[in-house]
Amino acid sequence: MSTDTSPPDVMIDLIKVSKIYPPDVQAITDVSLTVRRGEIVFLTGMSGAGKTTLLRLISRMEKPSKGMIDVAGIDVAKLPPRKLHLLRRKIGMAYQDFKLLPERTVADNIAIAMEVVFRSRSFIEKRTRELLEQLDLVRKHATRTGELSRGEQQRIAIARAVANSPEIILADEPTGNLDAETTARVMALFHQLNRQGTTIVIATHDQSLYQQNDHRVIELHCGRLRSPLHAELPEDAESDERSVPVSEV
Ligand SMILES: Nc1ncnc2c1ncn2[C@@H]1O[C@H](COP(=O)(O)OP(=O)(O)OP(=O)(O)O)[C@@H](O)[C@H]1O
Repeated sequence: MSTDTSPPDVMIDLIKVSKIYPPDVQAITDVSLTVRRGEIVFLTGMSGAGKTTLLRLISRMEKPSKGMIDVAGIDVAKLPPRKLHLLRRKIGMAYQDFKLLPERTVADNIAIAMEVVFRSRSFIEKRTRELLEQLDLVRKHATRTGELSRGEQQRIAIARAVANSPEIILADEPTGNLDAETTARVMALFHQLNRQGTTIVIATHDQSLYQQNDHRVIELHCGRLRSPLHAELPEDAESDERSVPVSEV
């Protein structure tokens, strides 16, 4: 498939990125990181290490104080607000605080993500049902999300993030409130999407999510990259001079 004219195989590229929250909280320092198209990467590190901030920088919910961020060929730091939708339509984000509409039903909360991109009613109903089945929430489809447990709300946030089959999924502690069986369901959904080509970055404290597989694990410590547990980039990753492999940081 690859030809000389095909786009590079890099989906997310951070070069020497720093983030200081005003007045002086140094949340991210000099992080360089490349995520290839179709990779699953786990982002780990202690509470306060900067995981959420890194995801927010990639999705341009925060602007970097220094450095370059390229996502799917978009220069994220320089993107004007009127063009933010070009980036956001490529990314599905599952936040730690869910950001659901508590007065609307489960089905409505998932449907909204598809309505805003003008999906047909029949598509929306089919996709919503499919996701609710995968996440074991069909029986809750007409329940207001404000009446759900945190684990149920978490799964709805994930369903909404993936509903439009975005190119990239950024998931912040996606299994933080889930038992082992439900965690396995969520991870099965992520792996299914990944097999279809989706690039996925998962911030997590839960080592069990990555100990059973050989996906890359990147550890943040006080806002800096630490030697990753699985240091190597994927096999075919060779030198892109602009990108600093995490193993060299
Ligand atoms: N909006 C903000 N304003 C000021 N400081 C912030 C803000 N958001 C995060 N921070 C600080 O930045 C640092 C990194 O926070 P971040 O939420 O990115 O860490 P984290 O690794 O995701 O933590 P956790 O695992 O607890 O969610 C912390 O010191 C935090 O207090």
